[in-house]
Amino acid sequence: LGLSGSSELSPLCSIFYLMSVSVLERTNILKRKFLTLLFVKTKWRLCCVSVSYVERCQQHRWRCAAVTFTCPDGGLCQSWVGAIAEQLAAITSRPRRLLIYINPYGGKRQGGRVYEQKVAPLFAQAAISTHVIVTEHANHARDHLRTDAELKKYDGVVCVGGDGMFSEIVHGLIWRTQMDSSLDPNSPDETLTSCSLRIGIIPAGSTDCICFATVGTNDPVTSALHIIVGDSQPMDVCSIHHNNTFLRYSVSLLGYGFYGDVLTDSERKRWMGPVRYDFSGLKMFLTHHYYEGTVSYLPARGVVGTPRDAARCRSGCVVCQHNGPKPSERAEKYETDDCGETIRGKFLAINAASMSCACPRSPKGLSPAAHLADGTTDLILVRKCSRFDFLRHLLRHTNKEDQFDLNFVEVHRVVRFRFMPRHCQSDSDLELDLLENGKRQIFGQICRDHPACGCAPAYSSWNCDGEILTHTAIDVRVHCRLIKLFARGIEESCDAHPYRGKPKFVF
Ligand SMILES: CCCCCCCCCCCCC/C=C/[C@@H](O)[C@H](CO)NC(=O)CCCCCCCCCCCCCCC
Ligand SMILES: Nc1ncnc2c1ncn2[C@@H]1O[C@H](COP(=O)(O)OP(=O)(O)OP(=O)(O)O)[C@@H](O)[C@H]1O
Ligand SMILES: [Ca+2]
Repeated sequence: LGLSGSSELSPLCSIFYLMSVSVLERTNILKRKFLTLLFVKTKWRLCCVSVSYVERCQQHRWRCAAVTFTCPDGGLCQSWVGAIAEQLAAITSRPRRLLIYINPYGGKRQGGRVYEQKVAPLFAQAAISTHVIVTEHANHARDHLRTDAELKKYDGVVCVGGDGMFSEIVHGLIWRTQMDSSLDPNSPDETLTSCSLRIGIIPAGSTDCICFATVGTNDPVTSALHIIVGDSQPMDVCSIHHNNTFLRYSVSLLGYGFYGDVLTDSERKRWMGPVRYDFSGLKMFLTHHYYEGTVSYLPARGVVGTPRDAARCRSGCVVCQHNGPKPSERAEKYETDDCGETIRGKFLAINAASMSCACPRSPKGLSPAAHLADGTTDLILVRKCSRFDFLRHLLRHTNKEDQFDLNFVEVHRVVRFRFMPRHCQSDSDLELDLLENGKRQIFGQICRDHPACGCAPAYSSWNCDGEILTHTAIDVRVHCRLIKLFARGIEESCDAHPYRGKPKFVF
């Protein structure tokens, strides 16, 4: 083995992402049946060093494996262990102390079990100390992070749950960070301070799209290993305001119309578990409501990449690196009159995807070419169309066809946007409508769509990362790289990776 110096150790570390190392003394070996034979055959005192490492498996999954080295010389063995432990301790990006929140009610209600059985043993093996809080009610984790948590004591925060639970952590951490920086979260033009603590996600929810889109799989062990090796992935966050009042942050999907209605309907069916989304999805597809309003947006300027690119955001993404925040970045003033675009119409869905929103239901996501950390969001407008056409659009989320290549769908890469539902529009806007469309036509339309007529509703709700927003008129702004995850982005085709499968030792 000859692991005498650090230069010989580093290739091993980089290939196998060394996790931990421990010495198995003779007594332990006796207890382990698979090593008993070795011990019996060996006449002299035997020491073993067990090195745990990460092995890449299929479909972006990672597993923990171990290799045991034996040596007759106890002293030499101890020096290997000392050298390796020293190397591990020198990796400052690895977390040593984690604050963990478990949502016992997310997804299939397996969060507690998943953590205890699959994750806690790995953290213990990697010598990570943990403070675990099982949440007792919604917003428990958010409020604890906002005010009570002693964040200085930790190197990261981990949530065991779904996108809603992740959203709680994001809200708590961002709020706390802005308060510590004396910033006003109610001002949409404020340049927010990025959170220093990284967030880990152990997927145990219903969609888990943030985990899926940043790791490539929803697997608790894989996520735990990304936390242990100290990965870091910055992520954009949208702030949502209404009349200069802060409402929420969004990192994945902000959807009005179809996805808002699906969420509203599905919340009443939480008892069904994850299948509630399919049930409500089918129901809302058949209901086929459309909504009128005005979307105005600031297109992303000076960035590389478009929502129709074939290239995807992957680990070490060059688009994200190029488009990241510039030192002089400040909020672009939002005057739609001189630099924004405005679209008025009837929409089945208005979606803003700040990342791909890939998930097991749609492995390429709502906006397959969206980027995790480029400071933009993809604004997708699905205009009123037939059920058949909408089905074609939806189906394309599940196959290789381009869901934007339809004449009723448009997509824009933006840094800010606003939505105003039609019935909230100002009198002057309505007057403009009258002029544009003619009196008879507009009154006929208002009557057809007005809720008092008992027909289609005039308003939908916003689905903000799986939470329902109470306001329909909103102002959205992207904050580039506001948070960091214990992830590295989806790795390029793992199946073709040279290190996949059984390790090949290079000595
Ligand atoms: C024919 C099959 C079409 C399948 C189309 C699948 C498109 C799926 C796109 C999923 C995008 C998820 C974006 C992530 C959002 C999360 O922040 C949020 C919180 O976890 N999850 C949801 O809101 C949960 C949203 C879940 C939405 C599920 C929609 C299911 C639609 C089913 C339509 C069936 C029509 C069948 C007609 C015969
Ligand atoms: N102890 C608790 N009791 C009830 N609700 C809770 C508790 N802890 C957290 N919550 C709330 O549960 C909601 C759903 O949780 P979570 O996101 O983990 O699962 P999910 O909705 O099934 O999954 P996904 O968001 O991925 O679709 C969150 O909005 C969160 O605020
Ligand atoms: Ca983005």
